[in-house]
Amino acid sequence: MIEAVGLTKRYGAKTAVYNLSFQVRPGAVTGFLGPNGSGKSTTMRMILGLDEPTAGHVTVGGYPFGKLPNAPRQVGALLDAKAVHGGRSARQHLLCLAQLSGIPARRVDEVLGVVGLQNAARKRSKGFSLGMGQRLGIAAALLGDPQVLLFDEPVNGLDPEGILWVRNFMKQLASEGRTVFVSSHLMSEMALTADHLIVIGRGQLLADMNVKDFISYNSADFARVRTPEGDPGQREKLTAALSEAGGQVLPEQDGALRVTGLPLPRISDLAHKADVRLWELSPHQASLEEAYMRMTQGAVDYRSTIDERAALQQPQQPVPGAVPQGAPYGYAPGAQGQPVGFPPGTVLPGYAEPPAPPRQPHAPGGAMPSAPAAPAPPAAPATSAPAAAAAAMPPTAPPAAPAAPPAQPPAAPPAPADLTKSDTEDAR
Ligand SMILES: Nc1ncnc2c1ncn2[C@@H]1O[C@H](COP(=O)(O)OP(=O)(O)OP(=O)(O)O)[C@@H](O)[C@H]1O
Repeated sequence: MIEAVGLTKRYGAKTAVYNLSFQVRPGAVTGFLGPNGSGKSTTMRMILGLDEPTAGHVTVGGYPFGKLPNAPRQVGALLDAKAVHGGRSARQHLLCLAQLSGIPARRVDEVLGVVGLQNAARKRSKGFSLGMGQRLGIAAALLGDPQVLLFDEPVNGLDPEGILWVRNFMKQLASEGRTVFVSSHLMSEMALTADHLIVIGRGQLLADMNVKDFISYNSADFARVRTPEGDPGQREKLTAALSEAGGQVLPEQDGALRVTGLPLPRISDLAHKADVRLWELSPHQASLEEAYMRMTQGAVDYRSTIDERAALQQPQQPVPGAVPQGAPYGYAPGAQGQPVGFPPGTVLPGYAEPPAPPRQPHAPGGAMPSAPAAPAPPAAPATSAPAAAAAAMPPTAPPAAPAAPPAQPPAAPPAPADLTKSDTEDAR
């Protein structure tokens, strides 16, 4: 199990993660969602001991990563599939990682087979496609046969067959009782893969609940109603009748109406009473994507000037339980471990960046000490050099020691001599 408590990370004036508490349980695929820049990678790096929290702490199986006994056999991760020495073959890359972690060489061939790279094992990784690189990263994460697996955007660049494979593979890992924590921007994929979701926005927890609940908490079911084409008067009459009865009515692009707040039989009755003929009256449930868009619309940092979310930003009635406007940064609804979410249509407050407190020194374990003594945190590594190796190798120095930054594996771990004999394209 992964457990974060009050996890906070500041980079100078920038608060990347703020007061994040959650648990990732074994036996399920937990999706980690959030808009660009919301702090997902930073959180994953803190889990892996590659970044030190400014405050709070995170443990894997009860230990901070740096104190995990035999970490490579307990935790595997794919953070950045490109973090591979391009001159090495897939097999050489994995052999290096295996040797550094005391994992027998036969496991390398096993994981190459598992990810379907057995025929490309001796090709230099610089010739790999994006999808092949992802598979290699997944293979590296699996080397130690770990119980806890973290994947940052694992389906990035995969073709449909690869995506299906990753989906089924994640589910299989979870069904074996492992803890699987996976970030993705692909909502349709998450809807099919994840059992549970942790959603963050601007570094803060927005939701911690199963997928089904997430959709029903964050999306309003609606009815689509269509009146005869070529008779706008009918449409207007119906809009007036439904609005008067308390429904919210929005025009759809194809001329239909989207109605919330009224059950289907009532819509039918009201139409009948208003003498309006209906060509369509159908129930709809929002998708995970729409639920996600609704939830995160107030926490998006980067947005096109042509933004399709505008359609979701309809005026909303105040909703009981919604995050109050002007809620302080760090507003965290719900108790830890409990479902957290906002009711359908909640517009999140456009919360401002919290003022950065005076630079705080770090204490071992990530607690915020009161004495300003310790040096500044180590710079965050670029999303892990050999990402998988990052997880496969325990830091050489505990991450809590600020003077010795959490060691990440060297960008190009020294290859054992017997692995560097060939310089041909198909390196042996
Ligand atoms: N080493 C760093 N130094 C300064 N700021 C950083 C550093 N790493 C991350 N940040 C900032 O912290 C915030 C969170 O970044 P992070 O990469 O964790 O987000 P993310 O959710 O993974 O984004 P994406 O989905 O785009 O990958 C961003 O504003 C980012 O610019």
